Amino acid sequence: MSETKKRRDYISWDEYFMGVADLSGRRSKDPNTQVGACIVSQDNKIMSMGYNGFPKGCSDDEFPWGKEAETTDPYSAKYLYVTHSELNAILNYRGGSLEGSKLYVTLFPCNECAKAIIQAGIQTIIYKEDKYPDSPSVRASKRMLNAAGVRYYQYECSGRKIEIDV
Ligand SMILES: Nc1nc(=O)n([C@H]2C[C@H](O)[C@@H](COP(=O)(O)O)O2)cc1CO
Ligand SMILES: [Zn+2]
Repeated sequence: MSETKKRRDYISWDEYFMGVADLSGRRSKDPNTQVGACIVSQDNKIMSMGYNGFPKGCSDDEFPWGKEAETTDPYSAKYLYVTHSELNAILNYRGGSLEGSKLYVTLFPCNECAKAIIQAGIQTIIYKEDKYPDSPSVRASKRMLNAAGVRYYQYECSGRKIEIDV
């Protein structure tokens, strides 16, 4: 009699949550950098998601998507207006406390998001890329995260291609 064994090719928790973060980032209208975030409870339940974009009421078609470097006018660049994916994920959560949760994010959090992450009680950050490790923003971010005891580590890319048909 042949015994049916469980499937072995299912995705890991980390692949699942980083996959959700990545997919969420694909909603971003930013022509240069799409960032996605997914907040997960200690018992691996998804609590919230976010991506970088303008606040509610600030039209994606009216506010500027350019980079400051391309213009001398800061009001014509995105940076003064865009909400980062991590902050959006924190603000999108309306269920109560994020104390002890984990944040999956496709890009290392900046100093402003680090403040929100710390104050929200998020305990662990799993990031995919750390593109600007020497920038003041990321250095300040790590200094605060270290001081506050927020653990962070890089997602170990499994190398597996996860395809979805929609
Ligand atoms: N951790 C982050 N989360 C984010 O959501 N962002 C967003 C803000 C901008 O919309 C974009 C960065 O634009 P650029 O300078 O690479 O063209 O990514 C940026 C960072 C980097 O700190
Ligand atoms: Zn940020």
